[in-house]
Amino acid sequence: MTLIVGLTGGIASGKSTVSAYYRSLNIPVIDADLEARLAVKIGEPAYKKIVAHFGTGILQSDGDINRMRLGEIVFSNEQERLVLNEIVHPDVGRRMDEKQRLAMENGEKVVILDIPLLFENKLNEKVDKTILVYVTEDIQRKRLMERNQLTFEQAIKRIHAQMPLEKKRILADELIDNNGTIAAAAMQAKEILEKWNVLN
Ligand SMILES: Nc1ncnc2c1ncn2[C@@H]1O[C@H](COP(=O)(O)OP(=O)(O)OP(=O)(O)O)[C@@H](O)[C@H]1O
Repeated sequence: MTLIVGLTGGIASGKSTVSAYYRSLNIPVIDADLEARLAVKIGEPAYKKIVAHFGTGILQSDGDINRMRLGEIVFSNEQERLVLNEIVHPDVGRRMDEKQRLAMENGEKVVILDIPLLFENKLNEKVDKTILVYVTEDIQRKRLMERNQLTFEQAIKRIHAQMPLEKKRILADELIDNNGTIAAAAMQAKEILEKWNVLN
């Protein structure tokens, strides 16, 4: 039996940081953002649909999708965000299902699915357990501003486009408080898997 764990959080709350820690323990992690990037590479079915809908103005000179430009469109227009999701999500789901299947076949005790929109897209119903990487909005905004070189307003806009972490807290089985150091978050991340008895 493989325990399927959904790891989520908000933008810049520390999911990748926790995922990297799990990877360092040799735990298989499937990254929804990575799969979403692969699904929209030049020539992929989703790439063609995106260009057909959003136009060639969202392309870089090398033909790749300019993620920043597409991000600006969909983060300020809910309708366009939904269109993009409908194009990309089914392909991302198929890619992740396939990787999960391989990990289960390999007899892994646990697989971590790193999914930013786990609760928004009701994917919590498809996993056995959920973990939320939690931070206060203040710390989230500061880390987001620094990482993405955003202004206060740009960062707040992106944070508020998502389900509040306070709401996700209620839905999650376990919390990792990432307001402190990365080491403190890693410790909690390890303890959760120990509690579920899935660490080698
Ligand atoms: N405990 C911490 N202390 C200081 N900085 C941190 C901590 N955890 C994460 N960070 C930094 O905050 C930023 C956001 O973290 P990370 O990229 O892991 O978040 P994320 O949830 O994966 O974000 P996104 O979903 O937006 O990609 C990064 O620059 C990371 O280095």
